[in-house]
Amino acid sequence: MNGRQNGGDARQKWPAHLRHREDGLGTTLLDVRDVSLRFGGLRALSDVSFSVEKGELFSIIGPNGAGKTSLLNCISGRYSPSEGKIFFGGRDITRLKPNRRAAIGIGRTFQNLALFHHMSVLDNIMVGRHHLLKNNFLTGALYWFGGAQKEELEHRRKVEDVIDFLDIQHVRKATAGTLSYGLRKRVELARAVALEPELILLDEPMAGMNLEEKEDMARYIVDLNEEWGMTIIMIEHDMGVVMDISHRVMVLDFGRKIAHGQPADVLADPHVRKAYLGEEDPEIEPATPQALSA
Ligand SMILES: Nc1ncnc2c1ncn2[C@@H]1O[C@H](COP(=O)(O)OP(=O)(O)OP(=O)(O)O)[C@@H](O)[C@H]1O
Repeated sequence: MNGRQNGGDARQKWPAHLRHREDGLGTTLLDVRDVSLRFGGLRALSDVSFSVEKGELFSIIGPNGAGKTSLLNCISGRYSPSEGKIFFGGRDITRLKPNRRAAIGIGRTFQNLALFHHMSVLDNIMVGRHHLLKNNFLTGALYWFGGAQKEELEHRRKVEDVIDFLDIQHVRKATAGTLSYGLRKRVELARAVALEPELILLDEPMAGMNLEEKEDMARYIVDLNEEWGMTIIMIEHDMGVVMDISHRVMVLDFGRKIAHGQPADVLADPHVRKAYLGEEDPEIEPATPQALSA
């Protein structure tokens, strides 16, 4: 898996354009401040604050029901925080609608696949780019004068780049619903990437995959980050992958942030070991990714 080592010097994992910095970090892209979310009497999130730098691969982990997806939903706009604020590129997006967030560069995939099963792979990916088209029905009249036609060609070229990158040429005309689970997850990622987001939110991109599919997916995610320059926030239960590819990790438990930092530090954090393993004794050896995944 890209030859990365668990818990090594995380700075070596930072993209080249960040590595020269003293703290390894660049400009803040996403700033989440004191976000709380209530569903009736249930507090799904309590005063969660963190920031993600441009170019980071940032993971959110935590036991089931810890609030990870709720937090992603607050960032994508699906949920509106009960308290707190969210800034993207310095702009307050706390009350911005999900489609506006997509338009300013926040893309996402879902925990449960959200593809159009009866449509082809190609059409599913094209849907991802629709909001980027400047020309609409009215300006379509200008089609034969070149504007819309040129835009459509550019649009298709970008989609083909994404298809090539994710190695799904061989299924581009297949109906999405007929594909294996692993391939459908890849098509869903392709659709999100086709939006050309600056920040991409991945909700359990490897859930339900076999080892080989997971390794492939991990490689695509690293390449998206390093070669395509996308900032990534990932929720993932496979702790080996999380510790292997993330620059920083944040841990939620019962809706609260209990730890965050570089993978090796998070693994060694007694609060994290207690949340996952019920360990009380801070003298015991740091947890391994395998133990946290168990
Ligand atoms: N729409 C909703 N209505 C009511 N309660 C909700 C809703 N969405 C989430 N919750 C509750 O909020 C809490 C956090 O759920 P969330 O799905 O964010 O956790 P999670 O960390 O993503 O869990 P998992 O790892 O199992 O996906 C849970 O108690 C869940 O039941």
